Amino acid sequence: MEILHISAECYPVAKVGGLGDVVGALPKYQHQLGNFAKVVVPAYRTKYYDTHEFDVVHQAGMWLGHDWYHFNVLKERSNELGFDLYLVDIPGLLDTPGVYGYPNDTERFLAFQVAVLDWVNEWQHQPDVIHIHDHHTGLIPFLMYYGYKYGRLKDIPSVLTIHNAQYQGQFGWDKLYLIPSFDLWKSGLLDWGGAINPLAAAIKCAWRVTTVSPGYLEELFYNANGLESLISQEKDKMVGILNGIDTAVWDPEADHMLPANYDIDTMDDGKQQNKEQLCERFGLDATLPLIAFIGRLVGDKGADLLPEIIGRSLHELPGEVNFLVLGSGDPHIEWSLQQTRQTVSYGFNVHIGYDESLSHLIYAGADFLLMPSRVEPCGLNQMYALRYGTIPMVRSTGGLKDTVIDFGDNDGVGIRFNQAGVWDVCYSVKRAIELYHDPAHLEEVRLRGMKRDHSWGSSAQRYLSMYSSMK
Ligand SMILES: Nc1ncnc2c1ncn2[C@@H]1O[C@H](COP(=O)(O)OP(=O)(O)O[C@H]2O[C@H](CO)[C@@H](O)[C@H](O)[C@H]2O)[C@@H](O)[C@H]1O
Repeated sequence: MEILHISAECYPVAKVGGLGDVVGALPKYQHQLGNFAKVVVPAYRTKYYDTHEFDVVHQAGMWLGHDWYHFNVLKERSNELGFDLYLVDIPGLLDTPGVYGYPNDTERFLAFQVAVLDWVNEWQHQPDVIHIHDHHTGLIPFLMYYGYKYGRLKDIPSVLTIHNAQYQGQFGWDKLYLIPSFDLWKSGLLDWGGAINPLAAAIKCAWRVTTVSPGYLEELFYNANGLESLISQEKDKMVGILNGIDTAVWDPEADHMLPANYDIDTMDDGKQQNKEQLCERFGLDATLPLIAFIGRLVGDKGADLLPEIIGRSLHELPGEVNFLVLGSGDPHIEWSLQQTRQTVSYGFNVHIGYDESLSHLIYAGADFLLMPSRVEPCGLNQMYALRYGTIPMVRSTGGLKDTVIDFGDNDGVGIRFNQAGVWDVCYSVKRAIELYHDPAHLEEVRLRGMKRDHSWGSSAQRYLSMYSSMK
């Protein structure tokens, strides 16, 4: 089967968060299961773009409203990722160092979608499935069906995966002229709440819609940032498939970003060595339990709670625990974390920014990984933590609920709490410290987590079965 994944991110080419991880891994596993997976992403000017070689496989131009853009489709030459990687290069729009956050993001991702459709429209053959990810590619199923230029693509099954429904990519109807011409009688399919809403359009028009965990699908019926009624309306074509993790990239035994590698037999020693390096770098005490947070500093991740959680815990439990935060996002949260760092004299440090190799060191060196998320469609961090023998502390929501059982229950691998609130989390911090001081129990919980299988195997197979059911 030939599957074309279209996405704004793909690790290691361009990653901002979990979307990149999934699009960098799922196609590889689909390939290993005997399929032909291709991935197409924008040609941002990232390190990967600068350090790899590409062949130009397609050259063309397109109108975006009143502006004309040339674009090239590039194919990565070495095929080192385990699938065919294509980059869409649109100078003047997508040749940016970053992925998101530009004032013309609407135009950038519209142009990306149009370029991909124009290119696929020229293929001699057709892929068996077009698999799009999140709102940045959400207009594709609509245009395949109703865009005048793309009649050839009408019968190709399309799948949307919702990685996070909080972000929908809405823009005003005044930008309608940017979308290639289509049957205007169908414009209602683009609309949600009086705006053009790419995520809603994709939910309406894709043949199948998946969410990244079964728990998140259940949640979307009552918490989908305004799309709840649409989710109910389209429920028959929706399915929750739990993400896996790329166990080749996330492997404490072979991870080249770690100063000390370890496996299940050498975990105690290996983790301690990583912890010592980490603590030395951040001025923390390696004899105390270390609780870390890694992620986007936004309200959905509960990152706004961190300053108070950290301040309160260090005040109530002085000299008993360390905290370390790695992340970037909301400037106000960044600022209050830095203020907290200045206010507390010991036990806390923060690294504002995006740092892939530091994240690996933290997964390996921390004792606990805190995820007080308000919304967590799947969450990959808790699965990485488990693989590295680090105990996840998670709010019971979405995919976190699907993947982490509390250590108080049989087969427990983590710490769970119900509310994304300071009191609940501080109580969990106390439980973490108690567990840390019970070495036999701590080891048992860690080893159980390390033995968990969160690889893509069965989930990749579920996607394939779903594709087959669309024929
Ligand atoms: N500052 C930083 N430095 C280095 N690495 C950093 C970092 N900030 C985040 N990361 C990394 O980015 C990834 C985050 O993945 P998540 O799944 O937690 O979140 P995200 O909300 O982006 O993804 C959305 O899509 C994914 C995939 O479907 C869902 O799991 C998730 O619930 C949904 O919100 C992890 O690999 C993490 O290590």
